[in-house]
Amino acid sequence: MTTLTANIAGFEFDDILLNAAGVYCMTTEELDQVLTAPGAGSLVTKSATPSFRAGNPAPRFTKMPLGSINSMGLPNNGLDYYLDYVITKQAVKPLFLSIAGLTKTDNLAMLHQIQASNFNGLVELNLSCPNVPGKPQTAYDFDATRAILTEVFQFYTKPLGVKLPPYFDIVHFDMVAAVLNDFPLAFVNTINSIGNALAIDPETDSVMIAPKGGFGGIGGEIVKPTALANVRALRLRLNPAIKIIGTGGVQTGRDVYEHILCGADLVSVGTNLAFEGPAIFDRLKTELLAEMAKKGYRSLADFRGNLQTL
Ligand SMILES: O=C1NC(=O)NC(C(=O)O)N1
Repeated sequence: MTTLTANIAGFEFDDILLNAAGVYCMTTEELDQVLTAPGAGSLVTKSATPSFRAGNPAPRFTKMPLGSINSMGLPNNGLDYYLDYVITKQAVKPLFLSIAGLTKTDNLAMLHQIQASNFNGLVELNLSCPNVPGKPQTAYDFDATRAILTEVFQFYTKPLGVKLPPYFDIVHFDMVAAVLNDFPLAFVNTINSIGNALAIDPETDSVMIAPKGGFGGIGGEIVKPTALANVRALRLRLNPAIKIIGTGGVQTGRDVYEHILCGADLVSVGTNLAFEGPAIFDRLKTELLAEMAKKGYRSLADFRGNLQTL
């Protein structure tokens, strides 16, 4: 019997696929579709701000060759909406609640509220949204990242992870790992979209999304090499107690397999979930099991992190 299990902060996942924050997770209806999808082992909510946020003007998400581009701007129904949902459903399976305050004060206030709540699942602190005009991707500032995690862990005792942007410099892998290893993080989720890219419509010679003059985060097939590199680089550098959710470029079971080969414990799907819908999870699981059978593996531990080098 081949198993697809993973464990993060004592939570046992018997399927390792889930949605990427932002995709199929804005409403309770969407969240329920992921919660009940065959092949999905968990879900994450849309990154929440303290209260409802309309986000950026549309068009703000579109397909493009080899993936997608988005500048949603953190539209969401507010923390209470998602906190209520995960409290109600947390007995079904381990769940992730994502938060993305626009300020450190907002993030700390939300974490105080979650700490005091009946939610006992996992929180994903999104430090990497590239699409709020005028706001930096916090995790590109290593001092700011250390500062917020220092304050968070003075009071927050429930399982917590961070959503990271992609890094592109080996020294930056070293620097972010040196920060993260100083904290009792349950996981990191890497990567968020590659920020502030530009896609042009060949018919109109125009950008494809409205916000920020067309600048937006890209995802899908085009980002897989960067996603795999970030999973691998952080797996090699992070304390083994800090587990990894691999995100970026997943279209097939082979892509899931490669994220695990690079060290991922769970694998999340964004762009291609948006295009295909929650049926993608069962297809990816079937294809992953076939790839494992081809290689003679019966569990993820048989090959997790076993990327060969030359
Ligand atoms: O963290 C985020 N990453 C994205 O690519 N888009 C969303 C958003 O814009 O809300 N947030």
